[in-house]
Amino acid sequence: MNRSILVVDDEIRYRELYARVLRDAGFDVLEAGSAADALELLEHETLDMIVSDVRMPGESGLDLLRRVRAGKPELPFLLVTAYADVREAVDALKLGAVDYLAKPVDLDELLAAVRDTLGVGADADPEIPAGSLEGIVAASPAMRSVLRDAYRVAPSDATVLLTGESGSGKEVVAQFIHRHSTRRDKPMVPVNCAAIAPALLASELFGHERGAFTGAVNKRNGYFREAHEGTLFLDEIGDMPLELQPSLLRATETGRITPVGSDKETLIDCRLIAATNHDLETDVAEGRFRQDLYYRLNVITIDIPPLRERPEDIPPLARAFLNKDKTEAQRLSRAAMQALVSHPWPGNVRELANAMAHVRLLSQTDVILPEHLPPAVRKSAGKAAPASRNAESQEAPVQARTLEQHEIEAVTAALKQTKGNRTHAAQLLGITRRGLIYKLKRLGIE
Ligand SMILES: Nc1ncnc2c1ncn2[C@@H]1O[C@H](COP(=O)(O)OP(=O)(O)OP(=O)(O)O)[C@@H](O)[C@H]1O
Repeated sequence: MNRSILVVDDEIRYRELYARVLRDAGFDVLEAGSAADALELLEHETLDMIVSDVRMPGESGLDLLRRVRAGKPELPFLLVTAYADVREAVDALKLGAVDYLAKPVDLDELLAAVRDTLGVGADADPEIPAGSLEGIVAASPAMRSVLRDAYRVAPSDATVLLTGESGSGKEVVAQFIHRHSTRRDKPMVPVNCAAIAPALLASELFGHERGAFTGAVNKRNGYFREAHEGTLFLDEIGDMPLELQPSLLRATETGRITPVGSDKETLIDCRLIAATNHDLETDVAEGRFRQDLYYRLNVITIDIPPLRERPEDIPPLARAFLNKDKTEAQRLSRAAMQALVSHPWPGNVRELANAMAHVRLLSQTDVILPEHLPPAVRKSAGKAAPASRNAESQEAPVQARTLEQHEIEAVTAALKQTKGNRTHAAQLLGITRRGLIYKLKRLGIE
């Protein structure tokens, strides 16, 4: 007989997400939106385990745990605690929770915790259906795991935060999520928060009334409403001005926005995916990003590793970029491929795409040799290949130093090639100018 699990969370999109992941793994799942509903279900149903959020209106998850313990001392209880609140976690364990998960919830971890508790073995991981990758290269275990997570969260309406360096594929993953969501027939509207002047961002996002400000000749709907029934992709969310963040928080919490110049709220219906290459936790600590909004966005986070940490993706990506839309394929020699695999790719997949565009333009030969590669990449030839993120290594600090050294060389070569022009060097590396400045600071390059 299947084991049955009760999932308790007042927020339906997260409750449904956890429930679906557990159902897909073969469990029977019941759902409750409050502690009171959970207690009522408990009276009639035979359960093997409870998974509950802590913060809920009315009685909290901890109150529920206390009540369950009084009647069913043996029933395993797993709590999802808000934002690594240590005190809550300690209370949970004292009250007899078998374990607690801190947000952001890692769905693999949730499944593993439930399986461990119930002593149930793992089934094979859900496979992404063949043919659904549509041009996305994912040869490395790290990237396959990213896409598995994306595939799992796609059908829910959960807000997803994508983190990763510039050019690592955050927008590609956002599109993948949208394509596998129930909103796939409606638009995904991408908005780069860093590219819009801060003064205009409110009206771009929330829309404005006619005459709301000088120049507002016509009424504008704004991106939230353009993404109606679809997905709104907020790229570079870390660049969202502080004064706009409360309105965004309100939109995500209540599903309502107020267009600029209007005194009426409008209901919105869109799924939100946000992305950042900043460390938002540092931004919160330094007062640039609101903590409440961060917590709100950080419930389900998918981290896309930099390309240098998944070298298995480099050869198939390089081949795909080199031969896109070509009838006669060009081949990469072993030495050229080795140089590509050894390069640290500070601009990630975008930099690799640019490098292969350079090769396509400048070489007509059938076989690409290292000398056909851009100078910054050529310099990497003969260097040790970086290890993949999961590789076991006792020499991690040495590896890290080598990688940094590689990065310094690539950035310096790009600057040299562009005679110190940072905008052009950033383009060559496939990163934004701001990203380059950040890298120069981190790597200590003057
Ligand atoms: N796994 C992949 N397979 C194929 N192409 C990819 C993959 N990842 C990224 N790309 C390509 O690399 C380029 C950069 O990807 P993308 O725009 O998704 O990165 P990003 O992380 O959103 O960058 P930024 O932070 O600068 O917005 C795009 O042209 C994209 O199509």
